[in-house]
Amino acid sequence: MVPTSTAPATPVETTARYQRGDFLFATARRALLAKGSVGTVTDTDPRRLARSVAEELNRSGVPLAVGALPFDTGPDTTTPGHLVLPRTVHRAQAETAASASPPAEDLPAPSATREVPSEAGHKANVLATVAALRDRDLRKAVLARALDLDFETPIQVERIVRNLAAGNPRHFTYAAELPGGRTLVGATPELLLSRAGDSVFTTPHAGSMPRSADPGADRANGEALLASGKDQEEHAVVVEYVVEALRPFCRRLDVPAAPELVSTPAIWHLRTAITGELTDRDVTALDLAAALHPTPAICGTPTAAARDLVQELEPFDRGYYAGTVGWVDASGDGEWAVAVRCAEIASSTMRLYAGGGIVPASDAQAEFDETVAKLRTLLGAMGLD
Ligand SMILES: C=C(O[C@@H]1C=C(C(=O)O)C=C[C@H]1O)C(=O)O
Repeated sequence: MVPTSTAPATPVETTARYQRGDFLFATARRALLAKGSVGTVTDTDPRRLARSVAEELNRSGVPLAVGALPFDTGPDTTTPGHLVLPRTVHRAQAETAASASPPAEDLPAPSATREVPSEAGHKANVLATVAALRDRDLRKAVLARALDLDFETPIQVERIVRNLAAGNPRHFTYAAELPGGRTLVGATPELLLSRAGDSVFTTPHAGSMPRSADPGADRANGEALLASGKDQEEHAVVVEYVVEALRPFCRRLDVPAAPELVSTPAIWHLRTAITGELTDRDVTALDLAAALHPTPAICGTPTAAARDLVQELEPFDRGYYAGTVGWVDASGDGEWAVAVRCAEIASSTMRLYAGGGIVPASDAQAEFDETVAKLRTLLGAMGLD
């Protein structure tokens, strides 16, 4: 039996113990830090992966598994879901959450930066997406771009993680090892799904507007988002999908009639908090994540056609960006967050990603600006603008 310690440490102290190679999933009120590995389970089919993980947890006595699913879990994917059975697990809880603070730890500036594609290229892709929605009869597709940063020295992932957690205390700061020696790090507001006993909870986010340093302009941006028909439509597509995907598993689903306005330090969002009651306790959090992913918050509707479109237009593989990251335990409980506001880090290079939902009423400049705001979560944690 692998020891699970409720470490005599606060969530912030637990987060501070993260070292590259560990798995971290933490807010300022709750942290899970997993170290080492007694086994890994990988599979390109997320449903089969979920079954293998449940079997491994039963067989090994390891209390939980941690890891990530990639964006592309379609039939032709070559990128596997990757879960680790850790050697030790530290969990911490706190009654009160710290408030956000600016990055405390310095990081070097990059020696080179590349936008993939360029600003003009992304705007052209937005227009091409709008045209394709019409031609291929899609309601929505989520288009992303990447930003590559090169450094002269190895990237200090620990510092980025601590700065992310300090700057985003209400959201999920995460770090997970990926195949090929890369590390996924980010801070996301969006829960794909959590399961605790027979309760399920999900918070689809869709519809976004940048925050502003000027309080009046900031408030106006939030109000404009709530009043925007284009963003309400972008959001409704996601809620409809999530409800349809969860319904077969639930005896009860509570779905608010309208989304609420929420924010991260970088961006305003529309969010709907959905709760449900599971019919069958044998369905694990990872089974549910596999059934829900990819939602139209990060892919589009219909799913396969939207995935094809973004793969045609985006000049890169999304890897684990817009996938899901989290944990599942031997009882089937777990939490899976949508892996956005993140980067994949190699030794001295990293790729940041940001995207946004495109609907027929989308505007290329506004969509570009939205990705700039979304990139600020990671750039801010690195002391960059
Ligand atoms: C795709 C991203 O975020 C997603 C897209 C959103 C949108 O289009 O409004 C909002 C939240 C996320 O579900 C990203 O951050 O890269």
